[in-house]
Amino acid sequence: MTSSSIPEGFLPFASRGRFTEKIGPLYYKPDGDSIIYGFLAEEGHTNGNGVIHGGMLISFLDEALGQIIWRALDKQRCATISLNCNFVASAKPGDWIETRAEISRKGMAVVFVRGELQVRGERILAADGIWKIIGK
Ligand SMILES: CC(C)(COP(=O)(O)OP(=O)(O)OC[C@H]1O[C@@H](n2cnc3c(N)ncnc32)[C@H](O)[C@@H]1OP(=O)(O)O)[C@@H](O)C(=O)NCCC(=O)NCCSC(=O)Cc1ccccc1
Repeated sequence: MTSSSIPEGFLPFASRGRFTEKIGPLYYKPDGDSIIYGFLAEEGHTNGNGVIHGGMLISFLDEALGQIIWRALDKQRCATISLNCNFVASAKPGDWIETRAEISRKGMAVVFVRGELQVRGERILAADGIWKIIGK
């Protein structure tokens, strides 16, 4: 079964980054103190096996976690210094893919985050990341 449409409550995400524009459109929805990001997987996101390319999944998660952390830091500039990903299941064109994220620790100079991607509530990618606060 596929979703094939943008779920209710999600709005187009306007990124300042040209690369993000290229892989989008991406969407977001406020979720309490955080934000859920999502995108509708298309044929153009597939690899040679016909499933969604891992590079697309990581790029999407990197952008989403970066936005979530940037907001949690009151918009201080930050950059990914580590993002370890495990692809635990695959996604297909037509699937709606969305994030879940939890900031594990906000330090003086680094932020630790745990993130995942889900399709219909099932985890397809699990990640641990570290972001550096620029200039700290
Ligand atoms: C900067 C640092 C992380 C730490 O090094 P430190 O020695 O402790 O440096 P310090 O903290 O004192 O900072 C001064 C240095 O910082 C440089 N700079 C300034 N602004 C930025 C910037 N915005 N991004 C990167 N670097 C920036 C500036 O040139 C200066 O270097 P310089 O003194 O001239 O030589 C280094 O390891 C690095 O560049 N790694 C690569 C990180 C990387 O490229 N990750 C992938 C992209 S992130 C992404 O795409 C996801 C995302 C989405 C949405 C939102 C957020 C994230």
